[in-house]
Amino acid sequence: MARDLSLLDVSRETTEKLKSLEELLIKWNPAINLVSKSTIGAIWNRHIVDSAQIYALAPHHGHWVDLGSGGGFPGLVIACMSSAGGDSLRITLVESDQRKATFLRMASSLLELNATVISERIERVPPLCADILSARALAALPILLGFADRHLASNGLCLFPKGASWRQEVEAARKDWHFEVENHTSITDDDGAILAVKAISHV
Ligand SMILES: C[S@@+](CC[C@H](N)C(=O)[O-])C[C@H]1O[C@@H](n2cnc3c(N)ncnc32)[C@H](O)[C@@H]1O
Repeated sequence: MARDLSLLDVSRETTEKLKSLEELLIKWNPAINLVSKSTIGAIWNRHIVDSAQIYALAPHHGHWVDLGSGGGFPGLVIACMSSAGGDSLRITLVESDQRKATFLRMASSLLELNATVISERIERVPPLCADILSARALAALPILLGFADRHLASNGLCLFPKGASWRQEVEAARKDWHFEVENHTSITDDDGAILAVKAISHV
């Protein structure tokens, strides 16, 4: 499977921003456990390229909210791409773990990104009215749609990278939610998909 950023047609400036983010993650991971130790040697492929691919699936303006950002996936990666591309996205990262949120704020400041960090539980944050809502490795689709019900604008778009169980998750979510879904091929996971979900309402 291809895991190459060049497939995404990004600029040299974007690649440099993302390399700087990679360096920060490697530096701070031993103290904060931003990514699992087993994937620290593969941050670029497993986390950065995997996150970067969803940028092309969304409009590059409006309010992008990333839920449960952890070490910044995909939220900080999107902020790097947005900043280097000079677009007008406003980005909010929601992460309840205080140490990870501190890392996100520090990285955002050092890399001069247009990102705001909210260190609070998603369920307690006042509705964010996102035009684009992302979440990676946070929860199964039925739960994510509950978060979207609170934080997504009525005409907004959700982007959820998912592993091999994505079909079962879509089926399970149909029990409680009406929604439109499109599945995009992942360039980093043969069995996975990036779900683009919109028009969400409770059954
Ligand atoms: C498995 S990690 C995934 C992190 C990142 N999205 C990634 O793909 O590497 C899930 C993250 O979501 C955060 N989280 C879980 N439940 C949350 C909630 N209800 N509100 C805010 N953050 C939450 C955790 O602290 C953790 O950092």
